[in-house]
Amino acid sequence: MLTDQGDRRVVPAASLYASGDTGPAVGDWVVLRGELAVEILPRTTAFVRTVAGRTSAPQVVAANIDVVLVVDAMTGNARLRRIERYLAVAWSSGATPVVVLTKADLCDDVATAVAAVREDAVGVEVLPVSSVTGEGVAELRALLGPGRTAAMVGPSGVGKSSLANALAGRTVAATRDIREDGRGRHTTTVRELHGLPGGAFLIDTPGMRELALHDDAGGVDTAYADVAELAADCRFRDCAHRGEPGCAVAAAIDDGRLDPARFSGWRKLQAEAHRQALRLDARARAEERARLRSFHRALKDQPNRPRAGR
Ligand SMILES: Nc1nc2c(ncn2[C@@H]2O[C@H](COP(=O)(O)OP(=O)(O)OP(=O)(O)O)[C@@H](O)[C@H]2O)c(=O)[nH]1
Ligand SMILES: [Zn+2]
Repeated sequence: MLTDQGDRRVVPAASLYASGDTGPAVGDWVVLRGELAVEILPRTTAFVRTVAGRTSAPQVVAANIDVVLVVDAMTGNARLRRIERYLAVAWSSGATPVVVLTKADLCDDVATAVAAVREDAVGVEVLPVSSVTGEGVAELRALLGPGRTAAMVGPSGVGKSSLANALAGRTVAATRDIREDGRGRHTTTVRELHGLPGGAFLIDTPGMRELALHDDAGGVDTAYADVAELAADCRFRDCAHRGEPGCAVAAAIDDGRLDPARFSGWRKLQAEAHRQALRLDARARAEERARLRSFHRALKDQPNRPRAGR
């Protein structure tokens, strides 16, 4: 936990798990009494995993995130559909997404790559960066601003760890190169919240990284507002847009108002969200148990007197 007096190890009070709450998440601000976190302050935003077919409270993966960095690499083709999906997830959390295109040093035509994404991600800031040359890193830090909290989402290997290190100006995350250096894959990274030069915070948790999607239809509809709007005009409320009579989506595809690729992106997103939610739920519960175990172990090892922090 970060406090005004440096890092502390604390334990969440049992009351934080009362009445179906899932307890503190990374990014939460809490009130401390001794080494006990006794209260979670109201969240401004939350990344939530809701689980289809279960009545349990949604799992909060990370809280109080202002900016979601949707990270993708500039190597290879622009993966617009994938970026759209991450944008949908970001919007649904209540945070503002920013697309960060990494590995600019490996791209021959940065301007064109950025333009392609800008055209697709309307209204979203798109920033090229290179963690190798440092290009764009200062701009990104400035964009985050003091006191604001950012988190990264994006597929494996696009350079999130490298970006975290570049933003922090020190090694805070093990990059793929280091991890594959014979030290094993799961040796590092206990810390999940980093203070950046300039006063911003960066949240980097496995939970966020793996959070490709969740079953938040609202978020899907924000990124695919055009498709959602069409779907609302279908004759049948539960239209699956698979050839039903009076399907407004099919009509729009037929007369060229809707790009079939966008439609299939939207459909894939919904299917994938459902699948992902089921898969992540099991893992999230295992992670939470491991986290609690290490909290208690840490307390035994290192008793101290914290006051407030996150
Ligand atoms: N040339 C170049 N290579 C980069 C850059 N950023 C990352 N890389 C390389 O890309 C590979 C993956 O980088 P990571 O930072 O480990 O990627 P990641 O997204 O954290 O990957 P996961 O931890 O698997 O999710 C490493 O070999 C990095 O050295 C960059 O800006 N330029
Ligand atoms: Zn329809």
